[in-house]
Amino acid sequence: MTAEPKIFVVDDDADLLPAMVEVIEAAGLPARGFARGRAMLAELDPEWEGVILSDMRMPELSGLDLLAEARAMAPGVPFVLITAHGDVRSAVAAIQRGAFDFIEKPAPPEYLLAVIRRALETRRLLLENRRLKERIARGTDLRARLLGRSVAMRNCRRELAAVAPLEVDVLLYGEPGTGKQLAAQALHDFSGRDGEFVPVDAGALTEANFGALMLGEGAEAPGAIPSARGGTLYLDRVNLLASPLQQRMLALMEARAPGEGFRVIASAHGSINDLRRVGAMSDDLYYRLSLAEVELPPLRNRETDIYLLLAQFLREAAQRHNRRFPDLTQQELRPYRSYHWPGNLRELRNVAEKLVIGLKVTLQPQARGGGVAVDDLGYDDAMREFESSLLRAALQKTGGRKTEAAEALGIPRKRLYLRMRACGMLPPGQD
Ligand SMILES: Nc1ncnc2c1ncn2[C@@H]1O[C@H](COP(=O)(O)OP(=O)(O)OP(=O)(O)O)[C@@H](O)[C@H]1O
Repeated sequence: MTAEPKIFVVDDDADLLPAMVEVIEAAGLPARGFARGRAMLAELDPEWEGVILSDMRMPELSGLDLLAEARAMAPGVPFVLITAHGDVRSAVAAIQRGAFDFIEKPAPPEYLLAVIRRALETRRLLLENRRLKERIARGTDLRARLLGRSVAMRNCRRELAAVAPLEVDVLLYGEPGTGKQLAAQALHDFSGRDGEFVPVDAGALTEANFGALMLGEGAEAPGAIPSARGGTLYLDRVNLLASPLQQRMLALMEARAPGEGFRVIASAHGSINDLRRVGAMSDDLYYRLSLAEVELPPLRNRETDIYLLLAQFLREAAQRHNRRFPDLTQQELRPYRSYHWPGNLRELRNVAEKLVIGLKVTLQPQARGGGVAVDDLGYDDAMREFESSLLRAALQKTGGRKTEAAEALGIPRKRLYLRMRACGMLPPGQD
Protein backbone atom coordinates (compact mmCIF):
# COMPACT_ATOMS: atom_id res chain seq x y z
CA MET A 1 0.00 0.00 0.00
CA THR A 2 1.32 3.45 -0.84
CA ALA A 3 -1.02 5.52 1.38
CA GLU A 4 0.41 6.75 4.68
CA PRO A 5 -0.06 3.90 7.19
CA LYS A 6 -2.71 4.42 9.83
CA ILE A 7 -1.74 1.34 11.83
CA PHE A 8 1.73 0.23 12.92
CA VAL A 9 1.76 -3.49 13.77
CA VAL A 10 4.69 -4.80 15.85
CA ASP A 11 5.22 -8.54 16.18
CA ASP A 12 8.34 -10.72 15.96
CA ASP A 13 6.34 -13.68 14.68
CA ALA A 14 7.24 -13.92 10.99
CA ASP A 15 3.95 -15.68 10.12
CA LEU A 16 1.56 -13.73 12.28
CA LEU A 17 2.83 -10.23 11.37
CA PRO A 18 2.04 -10.35 7.60
CA ALA A 19 -1.27 -12.10 8.36
CA MET A 20 -2.34 -9.29 10.70
CA VAL A 21 -1.25 -6.56 8.26
CA GLU A 22 -3.24 -8.32 5.55
CA VAL A 23 -6.42 -8.51 7.65
CA ILE A 24 -6.18 -4.81 8.54
CA GLU A 25 -5.44 -3.67 4.98
CA ALA A 26 -8.28 -5.80 3.64
CA ALA A 27 -10.55 -3.66 5.84
CA GLY A 28 -9.33 -0.55 3.98
CA LEU A 29 -6.86 0.64 6.63
CA PRO A 30 -3.29 1.19 5.41
CA ALA A 31 -0.94 -0.67 7.76
CA ARG A 32 2.78 -1.28 8.17
CA GLY A 33 4.42 -4.21 9.94
CA PHE A 34 7.56 -4.10 12.10
CA ALA A 35 9.40 -7.15 13.40
CA ARG A 36 11.14 -5.00 16.05
CA GLY A 37 9.87 -2.33 18.39
CA ARG A 38 12.90 -0.10 17.86
CA ALA A 39 12.29 0.08 14.10
CA MET A 40 8.73 1.25 14.81
CA LEU A 41 9.91 3.89 17.31
CA ALA A 42 12.26 5.29 14.66
CA GLU A 43 9.24 6.05 12.48
CA LEU A 44 6.97 7.36 15.21
CA ASP A 45 5.87 10.99 14.92
CA PRO A 46 3.97 12.60 17.83
CA GLU A 47 1.58 14.32 15.38
CA TRP A 48 0.74 11.08 13.56
CA GLU A 49 -2.95 10.32 13.20
CA GLY A 50 -2.55 6.56 13.59
CA VAL A 51 -2.60 3.73 16.11
CA ILE A 52 0.02 1.22 17.34
CA LEU A 53 -0.81 -2.44 17.71
CA SER A 54 1.89 -4.47 19.42
CA ASP A 55 2.45 -8.02 20.62
CA MET A 56 3.34 -8.46 24.31
CA ARG A 57 6.05 -11.08 24.12
CA MET A 58 9.01 -10.03 22.02
CA PRO A 59 12.70 -10.81 22.67
CA GLU A 60 14.39 -7.42 22.32
CA LEU A 61 11.89 -4.97 23.72
CA SER A 62 8.78 -6.34 25.41
CA GLY A 63 5.35 -4.96 24.57
CA LEU A 64 5.20 -3.19 27.95
CA ASP A 65 8.62 -1.56 27.47
CA LEU A 66 7.66 -0.52 23.95
CA LEU A 67 4.44 0.97 25.37
CA ALA A 68 6.48 3.04 27.84
CA GLU A 69 8.80 4.37 25.13
CA ALA A 70 6.00 5.09 22.66
CA ARG A 71 4.03 6.96 25.37
CA ALA A 72 7.08 9.09 26.14
CA MET A 73 7.68 9.93 22.47
CA ALA A 74 4.13 10.29 21.22
CA PRO A 75 1.77 10.42 24.22
CA GLY A 76 -1.35 11.01 22.13
CA VAL A 77 -0.96 7.99 19.82
CA PRO A 78 -3.19 5.13 21.05
CA PHE A 79 -1.35 1.88 21.85
CA VAL A 80 -3.12 -1.47 21.78
CA LEU A 81 -1.35 -4.44 23.32
CA ILE A 82 -1.92 -8.05 22.24
CA THR A 83 -1.53 -10.36 25.23
CA ALA A 84 -1.55 -14.14 25.62
CA HIS A 85 -4.88 -15.68 26.49
CA GLY A 86 -5.50 -15.37 30.24
CA ASP A 87 -2.47 -13.16 30.88
CA VAL A 88 -4.42 -10.87 33.18
CA ARG A 89 -1.37 -9.42 34.87
CA SER A 90 0.07 -8.03 31.58
CA ALA A 91 -3.31 -6.73 30.52
CA VAL A 92 -3.76 -4.83 33.79
CA ALA A 93 -0.19 -3.49 33.65
CA ALA A 94 -0.78 -2.31 30.07
CA ILE A 95 -3.89 -0.36 31.02
CA GLN A 96 -2.18 1.09 34.10
CA ARG A 97 0.67 2.31 31.92
CA GLY A 98 -1.61 4.10 29.54
CA ALA A 99 -2.45 1.55 26.84
CA PHE A 100 -5.64 2.35 24.96
CA ASP A 101 -6.82 -1.28 25.19
CA PHE A 102 -5.62 -4.86 25.12
CA ILE A 103 -6.61 -7.80 22.96
CA GLU A 104 -6.29 -11.44 23.99
CA LYS A 105 -4.87 -13.94 21.56
CA PRO A 106 -6.27 -15.43 19.42
CA ALA A 107 -8.51 -12.49 18.55
CA PRO A 108 -11.21 -12.85 15.90
CA PRO A 109 -10.50 -10.36 13.03
CA GLU A 110 -13.81 -8.48 13.57
CA TYR A 111 -12.89 -7.84 17.20
CA LEU A 112 -9.35 -6.71 16.28
CA LEU A 113 -10.74 -4.32 13.66
CA ALA A 114 -13.39 -2.95 16.03
CA VAL A 115 -10.75 -2.06 18.63
CA ILE A 116 -8.53 -0.45 15.96
CA ARG A 117 -11.42 1.63 14.58
CA ARG A 118 -12.34 2.82 18.05
CA ALA A 119 -8.72 3.81 18.73
CA LEU A 120 -8.50 5.66 15.41
CA GLU A 121 -11.69 7.58 16.15
CA THR A 122 -10.39 8.54 19.61
CA ARG A 123 -7.17 9.79 18.03
CA ARG A 124 -9.06 11.78 15.39
CA LEU A 125 -11.25 13.45 18.03
CA LEU A 126 -8.25 14.27 20.19
CA LEU A 127 -6.42 15.97 17.31
CA GLU A 128 -9.56 17.80 16.18
CA ASN A 129 -10.15 19.04 19.71
CA ARG A 130 -6.58 20.27 19.97
CA ARG A 131 -6.79 22.13 16.62
CA LEU A 132 -10.05 23.71 17.71
CA LYS A 133 -8.48 24.88 20.97
CA GLU A 134 -5.53 26.32 19.06
CA ARG A 135 -7.92 28.20 16.77
CA ILE A 136 -9.83 29.61 19.73
CA ALA A 137 -6.59 30.59 21.48
CA ARG A 138 -5.47 32.34 18.29
CA GLY A 139 -8.68 34.35 18.21
CA THR A 140 -8.46 35.27 21.91
CA ASP A 141 -4.88 36.32 21.62
CA LEU A 142 -5.59 38.43 18.55
CA ARG A 143 -8.26 40.20 20.58
CA ALA A 144 -5.70 41.05 23.24
CA ARG A 145 -3.28 42.45 20.68
CA LEU A 146 -5.50 44.18 18.17
CA LEU A 147 -7.90 45.89 20.52
CA GLY A 148 -11.41 46.94 19.59
CA ARG A 149 -14.96 45.72 19.99
CA SER A 150 -16.42 47.41 16.90
CA VAL A 151 -17.93 45.25 14.17
CA ALA A 152 -15.22 46.48 11.75
CA MET A 153 -12.45 45.34 14.08
CA ARG A 154 -14.12 42.04 14.89
CA ASN A 155 -14.44 41.27 11.18
CA CYS A 156 -10.85 42.28 10.63
CA ARG A 157 -9.62 39.95 13.41
CA ARG A 158 -11.72 37.12 12.00
CA GLU A 159 -10.10 37.54 8.58
CA LEU A 160 -6.63 37.72 10.11
CA ALA A 161 -7.21 34.56 12.19
CA ALA A 162 -8.38 32.75 9.05
CA VAL A 163 -5.36 33.66 6.87
CA ALA A 164 -2.68 33.37 9.60
CA PRO A 165 -1.98 29.63 9.25
CA LEU A 166 -2.33 29.52 5.44
CA GLU A 167 0.65 29.29 3.09
CA VAL A 168 -0.33 32.44 1.20
CA ASP A 169 1.14 35.92 0.88
CA VAL A 170 -1.02 38.70 2.28
CA LEU A 171 -1.64 42.37 1.56
CA LEU A 172 -2.70 44.47 4.55
CA TYR A 173 -4.11 47.82 3.60
CA GLY A 174 -5.39 50.79 5.46
CA GLU A 175 -4.64 54.38 6.32
CA PRO A 176 -1.47 55.32 8.22
CA GLY A 177 -1.44 54.19 11.84
CA THR A 178 -4.33 51.70 11.54
CA GLY A 179 -2.22 48.83 12.86
CA LYS A 180 -0.87 47.17 9.71
CA GLN A 181 2.51 46.35 11.20
CA LEU A 182 0.91 45.14 14.42
CA ALA A 183 -1.39 42.88 12.37
CA ALA A 184 1.55 41.61 10.28
CA GLN A 185 3.46 40.65 13.42
CA ALA A 186 0.39 38.87 14.78
CA LEU A 187 -0.08 37.01 11.46
CA HIS A 188 3.51 35.85 11.71
CA ASP A 189 3.22 34.80 15.36
CA PHE A 190 0.12 32.75 14.64
CA SER A 191 1.38 31.29 11.36
CA GLY A 192 3.25 28.49 13.10
CA ARG A 193 6.37 29.47 11.12
CA ASP A 194 9.63 29.00 13.02
CA GLY A 195 11.63 31.71 11.24
CA GLU A 196 11.98 35.42 11.92
CA PHE A 197 9.66 38.36 11.28
CA VAL A 198 11.75 40.74 9.18
CA PRO A 199 10.33 44.21 8.42
CA VAL A 200 11.60 46.15 5.39
CA ASP A 201 10.52 49.61 4.26
CA ALA A 202 9.84 49.03 0.56
CA GLY A 203 9.67 52.80 0.06
CA ALA A 204 13.34 53.10 0.98
CA LEU A 205 14.54 50.43 -1.47
CA THR A 206 16.38 51.61 -4.58
CA GLU A 207 18.08 49.80 -7.44
CA ALA A 208 21.38 50.66 -5.80
CA ASN A 209 20.64 49.25 -2.34
CA PHE A 210 18.23 46.39 -3.20
CA GLY A 211 20.95 43.70 -3.54
CA ALA A 212 22.62 44.61 -0.26
CA LEU A 213 19.51 45.18 1.86
CA MET A 214 17.43 42.33 0.50
CA LEU A 215 20.02 39.69 -0.39
CA GLY A 216 23.06 40.74 1.61
CA GLU A 217 25.15 41.18 -1.56
CA GLY A 218 28.43 42.84 -0.61
CA ALA A 219 27.02 43.65 2.82
CA GLU A 220 28.00 42.50 6.29
CA ALA A 221 24.43 41.65 7.29
CA PRO A 222 22.79 38.62 5.64
CA GLY A 223 19.99 40.65 3.96
CA ALA A 224 16.27 40.62 4.64
CA ILE A 225 15.33 37.66 2.43
CA PRO A 226 17.82 35.12 3.81
CA SER A 227 16.93 36.34 7.31
CA ALA A 228 13.23 35.80 6.65
CA ARG A 229 13.64 32.24 5.32
CA GLY A 230 11.17 30.01 7.13
CA GLY A 231 9.56 33.16 8.50
CA THR A 232 7.92 36.35 7.26
CA LEU A 233 9.15 39.27 5.18
CA TYR A 234 7.08 42.36 6.02
CA LEU A 235 7.20 44.70 3.02
CA ASP A 236 5.95 47.98 4.39
CA ARG A 237 4.70 50.62 1.90
CA VAL A 238 4.80 48.17 -1.02
CA ASN A 239 3.01 50.80 -3.15
CA LEU A 240 6.24 52.80 -3.17
CA LEU A 241 8.32 49.96 -4.60
CA ALA A 242 9.66 51.09 -8.00
CA SER A 243 8.49 49.02 -11.00
CA PRO A 244 11.83 47.32 -11.80
CA LEU A 245 12.15 46.38 -8.13
CA GLN A 246 8.62 44.97 -8.18
CA GLN A 247 9.83 42.64 -10.95
CA ARG A 248 12.89 41.59 -8.95
CA MET A 249 10.80 41.01 -5.87
CA LEU A 250 8.33 38.97 -7.85
CA ALA A 251 11.11 36.79 -9.31
CA LEU A 252 12.42 36.14 -5.79
CA MET A 253 8.93 35.23 -4.62
CA GLU A 254 8.40 32.86 -7.55
CA ALA A 255 11.73 31.12 -6.86
CA ARG A 256 10.71 30.15 -3.31
CA ALA A 257 10.93 26.43 -2.59
CA PRO A 258 7.69 25.03 -1.16
CA GLY A 259 7.81 24.89 2.62
CA GLU A 260 11.20 26.56 2.84
CA GLY A 261 10.56 29.99 1.50
CA PHE A 262 9.66 33.22 3.19
CA ARG A 263 6.08 34.44 3.42
CA VAL A 264 5.46 37.97 2.20
CA ILE A 265 3.10 40.24 4.09
CA ALA A 266 2.93 43.55 2.28
CA SER A 267 1.32 46.75 3.45
CA ALA A 268 -0.06 49.70 1.55
CA HIS A 269 -2.37 52.60 2.16
CA GLY A 270 -4.77 51.49 -0.52
CA SER A 271 -6.37 48.19 -1.54
CA ILE A 272 -4.94 46.20 -4.45
CA ASN A 273 -7.56 47.72 -6.74
CA ASP A 274 -6.67 51.25 -5.64
CA LEU A 275 -3.00 50.54 -6.24
CA ARG A 276 -3.68 49.18 -9.70
CA ARG A 277 -5.90 52.12 -10.58
CA VAL A 278 -3.20 54.64 -9.76
CA GLY A 279 -0.68 52.43 -11.53
CA ALA A 280 1.39 51.75 -8.42
CA MET A 281 1.42 47.99 -8.80
CA SER A 282 2.29 45.69 -11.70
CA ASP A 283 -0.25 43.11 -12.76
CA ASP A 284 2.07 40.28 -11.76
CA LEU A 285 2.59 41.45 -8.23
CA TYR A 286 -1.11 42.24 -8.10
CA TYR A 287 -2.05 38.63 -8.86
CA ARG A 288 0.48 37.35 -6.32
CA LEU A 289 -0.87 39.46 -3.50
CA SER A 290 -4.55 39.58 -4.37
CA LEU A 291 -5.24 36.11 -2.99
CA ALA A 292 -5.50 37.39 0.56
CA GLU A 293 -5.98 41.04 1.38
CA VAL A 294 -7.24 42.36 4.68
CA GLU A 295 -8.27 45.93 5.41
CA LEU A 296 -7.39 47.57 8.72
CA PRO A 297 -10.34 49.91 9.27
CA PRO A 298 -9.75 53.62 9.95
CA LEU A 299 -10.44 54.81 13.49
CA ARG A 300 -13.25 57.14 12.40
CA ASN A 301 -15.21 54.04 11.30
CA ARG A 302 -14.65 52.45 14.69
CA GLU A 303 -16.28 55.12 16.80
CA THR A 304 -17.24 52.60 19.49
CA ASP A 305 -13.58 51.70 19.99
CA ILE A 306 -12.26 55.18 20.63
CA TYR A 307 -12.80 55.38 24.41
CA LEU A 308 -11.64 51.82 24.94
CA LEU A 309 -8.42 52.48 23.01
CA LEU A 310 -7.89 55.85 24.64
CA ALA A 311 -8.23 54.26 28.09
CA GLN A 312 -5.73 51.55 27.17
CA PHE A 313 -3.21 54.02 25.69
CA LEU A 314 -3.60 56.31 28.74
CA ARG A 315 -2.95 53.35 31.05
CA GLU A 316 0.16 52.40 29.11
CA ALA A 317 1.47 55.97 28.97
CA ALA A 318 0.78 56.52 32.70
CA GLN A 319 2.73 53.38 33.50
CA ARG A 320 5.58 54.31 31.15
CA HIS A 321 5.97 57.80 32.61
CA ASN A 322 5.09 56.79 36.13
CA ARG A 323 2.28 59.37 36.21
CA ARG A 324 -1.28 59.02 37.32
CA PHE A 325 -4.15 58.29 34.95
CA PRO A 326 -5.50 61.72 33.92
CA ASP A 327 -9.04 62.77 34.85
CA LEU A 328 -11.08 63.68 31.80
CA THR A 329 -14.59 65.09 31.97
CA GLN A 330 -17.41 63.99 29.68
CA GLN A 331 -17.21 67.37 28.04
CA GLU A 332 -13.51 67.04 27.36
CA LEU A 333 -14.02 63.57 25.95
CA ARG A 334 -16.88 64.43 23.58
CA PRO A 335 -14.74 65.74 20.68
CA TYR A 336 -12.74 62.51 20.61
CA ARG A 337 -15.63 60.64 19.05
CA SER A 338 -16.40 63.13 16.32
CA TYR A 339 -12.80 63.93 15.39
CA HIS A 340 -11.58 62.57 12.03
CA TRP A 341 -8.34 60.90 13.32
CA PRO A 342 -6.27 61.08 10.10
CA GLY A 343 -3.28 59.55 11.93
CA ASN A 344 -5.57 56.83 13.35
CA LEU A 345 -4.31 54.78 16.31
CA ARG A 346 -0.84 56.25 16.19
CA GLU A 347 -2.35 59.71 16.57
CA LEU A 348 -4.61 58.54 19.40
CA ARG A 349 -1.61 57.00 21.12
CA ASN A 350 0.31 60.31 20.80
CA VAL A 351 -2.67 62.21 22.18
CA ALA A 352 -2.80 59.84 25.18
CA GLU A 353 0.90 60.41 25.74
CA LYS A 354 0.42 64.19 25.70
CA LEU A 355 -2.51 63.98 28.13
CA VAL A 356 -0.48 61.92 30.58
CA ILE A 357 2.50 64.26 30.56
CA GLY A 358 0.22 67.27 30.78
CA LEU A 359 0.68 68.81 27.30
CA LYS A 360 -2.11 70.69 25.59
CA VAL A 361 -4.16 68.69 23.08
CA THR A 362 -6.25 70.42 20.41
CA LEU A 363 -8.43 68.32 18.14
CA GLN A 364 -9.24 70.34 15.03
CA PRO A 365 -12.81 69.93 13.81
CA GLN A 366 -13.06 67.86 10.66
CA ALA A 367 -12.22 69.69 7.42
CA ARG A 368 -13.48 68.52 4.04
CA GLY A 369 -11.22 66.04 2.25
CA GLY A 370 -9.93 64.61 5.52
CA GLY A 371 -9.61 66.55 8.75
CA VAL A 372 -6.05 67.27 9.70
CA ALA A 373 -4.75 68.31 13.09
CA VAL A 374 -1.97 70.71 12.19
CA ASP A 375 -0.97 70.55 15.82
CA ASP A 376 0.12 66.95 15.51
CA LEU A 377 1.37 66.77 11.93
CA GLY A 378 3.09 70.08 11.30
CA TYR A 379 2.30 72.38 8.37
CA ASP A 380 4.14 70.49 5.58
CA ASP A 381 2.84 67.06 6.51
CA ALA A 382 -0.67 68.42 7.03
CA MET A 383 -0.61 70.01 3.55
CA ARG A 384 0.65 66.80 1.99
CA GLU A 385 -2.05 64.84 3.78
CA PHE A 386 -4.68 67.26 2.52
CA GLU A 387 -3.29 67.19 -1.04
CA SER A 388 -3.14 63.39 -1.20
CA SER A 389 -6.73 63.04 -0.04
CA LEU A 390 -7.75 65.57 -2.69
CA LEU A 391 -5.89 63.63 -5.39
CA ARG A 392 -7.22 60.30 -4.14
CA ALA A 393 -10.77 61.60 -4.14
CA ALA A 394 -10.42 62.86 -7.75
CA LEU A 395 -8.90 59.56 -8.89
CA GLN A 396 -11.55 57.57 -7.10
CA LYS A 397 -14.30 59.61 -8.76
CA THR A 398 -12.85 59.03 -12.22
CA GLY A 399 -12.15 55.33 -11.66
CA GLY A 400 -8.40 55.97 -11.67
CA ARG A 401 -8.38 57.73 -15.07
CA LYS A 402 -5.70 60.36 -14.65
CA THR A 403 -6.59 62.58 -17.58
CA GLU A 404 -10.15 62.93 -16.29
CA ALA A 405 -8.93 63.41 -12.70
CA ALA A 406 -6.62 66.23 -13.87
CA GLU A 407 -9.54 67.82 -15.72
CA ALA A 408 -11.78 67.55 -12.66
CA LEU A 409 -9.13 69.28 -10.58
CA GLY A 410 -8.55 71.90 -13.29
CA ILE A 411 -4.82 71.18 -13.61
CA PRO A 412 -2.71 69.83 -16.50
CA ARG A 413 -2.13 66.06 -16.58
CA LYS A 414 1.61 66.53 -16.13
CA ARG A 415 1.03 68.52 -12.95
CA LEU A 416 -1.23 65.77 -11.60
CA TYR A 417 1.63 63.28 -12.04
CA LEU A 418 4.08 65.62 -10.38
CA ARG A 419 1.80 66.16 -7.39
CA MET A 420 1.05 62.40 -7.14
CA ARG A 421 4.79 61.76 -7.09
CA ALA A 422 5.32 64.44 -4.44
CA CYS A 423 2.68 62.76 -2.26
CA GLY A 424 4.31 59.33 -2.63
CA MET A 425 1.46 57.99 -4.75
CA LEU A 426 3.64 57.04 -7.74
CA PRO A 427 6.76 54.92 -7.75
CA PRO A 428 9.81 56.84 -8.97
CA GLY A 429 10.44 56.49 -12.71
CA GLN A 430 6.77 56.26 -13.65
CA ASP A 431 5.03 59.15 -15.33
N1 LIG B 1 -6.01 47.49 17.29
C1 LIG B 1 -4.99 48.02 17.98
N2 LIG B 1 -4.90 47.86 19.31
C2 LIG B 1 -3.91 48.41 20.02
N3 LIG B 1 -2.94 49.15 19.48
C3 LIG B 1 -2.95 49.36 18.18
C4 LIG B 1 -3.97 48.79 17.34
N4 LIG B 1 -3.73 49.15 16.06
C5 LIG B 1 -2.63 49.91 16.09
N5 LIG B 1 -2.15 50.04 17.34
C6 LIG B 1 -0.98 50.83 17.75
O1 LIG B 1 -0.98 52.00 16.91
C7 LIG B 1 0.33 52.32 16.47
C8 LIG B 1 0.40 52.29 14.95
O2 LIG B 1 0.29 50.95 14.52
P1 LIG B 1 1.13 50.38 13.27
O3 LIG B 1 2.52 50.92 13.28
O4 LIG B 1 0.96 48.90 13.26
O5 LIG B 1 0.32 51.06 12.09
P2 LIG B 1 0.58 51.00 10.50
O6 LIG B 1 -0.75 50.85 9.86
O7 LIG B 1 1.60 49.95 10.19
O8 LIG B 1 1.17 52.44 10.23
P3 LIG B 1 1.91 53.01 8.90
O9 LIG B 1 1.01 52.81 7.75
O10 LIG B 1 2.12 54.44 9.22
O11 LIG B 1 3.21 52.24 8.81
C9 LIG B 1 1.24 51.32 17.12
O12 LIG B 1 1.72 51.90 18.32
C10 LIG B 1 0.34 50.15 17.43
O13 LIG B 1 0.81 49.39 18.50
